[in-house]
Amino acid sequence: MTDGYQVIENHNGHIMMTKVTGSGCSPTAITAACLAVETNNLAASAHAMALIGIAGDIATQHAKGPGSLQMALLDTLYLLNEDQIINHANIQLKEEL
Ligand SMILES: Nc1ncnc2c1ncn2[C@@H]1O[C@H](COP(=O)(O)OP(=O)(O)OP(=O)(O)O)[C@@H](O)[C@H]1O
Ligand SMILES: Cc1ncsc1CCO
Repeated sequence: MTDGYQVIENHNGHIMMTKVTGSGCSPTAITAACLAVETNNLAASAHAMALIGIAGDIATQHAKGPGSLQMALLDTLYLLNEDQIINHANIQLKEEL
């Protein structure tokens, strides 16, 4: 992700999330929530995408396929806690443009 000045790489998330409708648009609401509490737009956006990715990483461990992933993703997002975020977050500031 970039704001044109910095690039943040996000390694959270699982390719199976692309088979779950809503896993793409729900992070827009999470982004709005992060922007409400963080003035750095890139940081807020990157953290939002990390959150849905972390939920996807955890949910995928409990899913047999896209159907159970959809339920697991919602449940994981609902229950997501600070320890899970700290333990699973995998985003890095890569470069200054
Ligand atoms: N290669 C990947 N690895 C990990 N996560 C991914 C990958 N590709 C997409 N995602 C994640 O999967 C989710 C859905 O992405 P996708 O590109 O399918 O969005 P979309 O088409 O807008 O989804 P929707 O079906 O909700 O309209 C997003 O949270 C995205 O970050
Ligand atoms: C299918 C659908 N309808 C409204 S939002 C949405 C998913 C967008 O990702």
